[in-house]
Amino acid sequence: MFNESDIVLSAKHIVKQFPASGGRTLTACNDVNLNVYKGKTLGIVGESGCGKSTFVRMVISLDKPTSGEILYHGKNLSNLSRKETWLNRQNMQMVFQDPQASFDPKMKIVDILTEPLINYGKLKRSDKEAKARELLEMVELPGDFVDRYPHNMSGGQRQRISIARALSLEPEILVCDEATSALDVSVQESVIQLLVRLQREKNISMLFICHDLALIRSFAHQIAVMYLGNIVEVIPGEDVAEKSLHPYTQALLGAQFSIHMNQNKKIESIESEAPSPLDVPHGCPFQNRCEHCMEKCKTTRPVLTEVEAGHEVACHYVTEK
Ligand SMILES: Nc1ncnc2c1ncn2[C@@H]1O[C@H](COP(=O)(O)OP(=O)(O)OP(=O)(O)O)[C@@H](O)[C@H]1O
Repeated sequence: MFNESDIVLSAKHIVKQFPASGGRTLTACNDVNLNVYKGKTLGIVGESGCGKSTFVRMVISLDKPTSGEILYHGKNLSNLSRKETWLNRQNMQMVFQDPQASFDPKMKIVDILTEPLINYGKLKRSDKEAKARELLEMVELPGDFVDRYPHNMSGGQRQRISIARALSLEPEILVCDEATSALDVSVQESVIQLLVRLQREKNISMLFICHDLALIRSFAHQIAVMYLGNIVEVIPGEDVAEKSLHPYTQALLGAQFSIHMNQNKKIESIESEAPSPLDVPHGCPFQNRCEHCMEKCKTTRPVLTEVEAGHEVACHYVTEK
């Protein structure tokens, strides 16, 4: 399903550490290996604090890994000069959770939408309004919105503006960090439908960061499940419900079925709290919350192992049973 030749971006052995109080070190990403494929969506899912945003910040060159490489078409992003990083940002655009916070409230939509094109010298000022109308149409908003201000729009409409602005530069990768998390469920669905349509039309690769596995599995081609900085399972989105194997993925699914689907499925929940990221145990990071924990899990960190094409899992219980 995923061909090596279609890899657009590749994270190789990414480690990101931050200094913490008392001379300690917090490892936010611990040997992350992931590929983003042409025209496909990679969803990264996990609880708050698992390292999703830290990973994304490195992908869009806002931060550098402590070790490891992020390769965009084979080029290590850490080796780019400032100018090259700025130029490369056109290829990787981002949609944030709260567009209100990233829009200047005094700017009209026409200027918000066309600012990136103007900054990169790709649009004449005299063509701004026509371009803004075209971008509004692309995200199914009326052309008259060019004269509005962001505060005169709904959350869903603002998020469409954010998407239009991000896509104005025709990026190859669109990174969405909790981009629909603040929206009502029905608005969330319509924004996802829009993203899926635009992805198909423009063959965009998407990196979609989200804490909601039930949502992300409905459209992501590949899902990476992250726990305390570690990727514990990578699985095709369509297979998550039936084939996921890691006890953490299953616990996330169980918890979300109970909220979203209200089905008579067995509800699995995670009993205890995640350990502090400053105090991740040796061995498997999930051990204290796992009902299948064995002796080996307390001493040896499981590595991602392929169990089927496109499906990898890091769990001793799964790979040794
Ligand atoms: N600049 C920083 N300095 C120190 N620690 C940091 C820094 N940035 C992130 N962290 C820590 O790294 C860990 C991962 O944080 P991150 O924001 O990547 O998680 P997340 O999965 O995106 O969570 P959320 O969904 O809440 O944003 C957390 O423990 C966080 O406190």
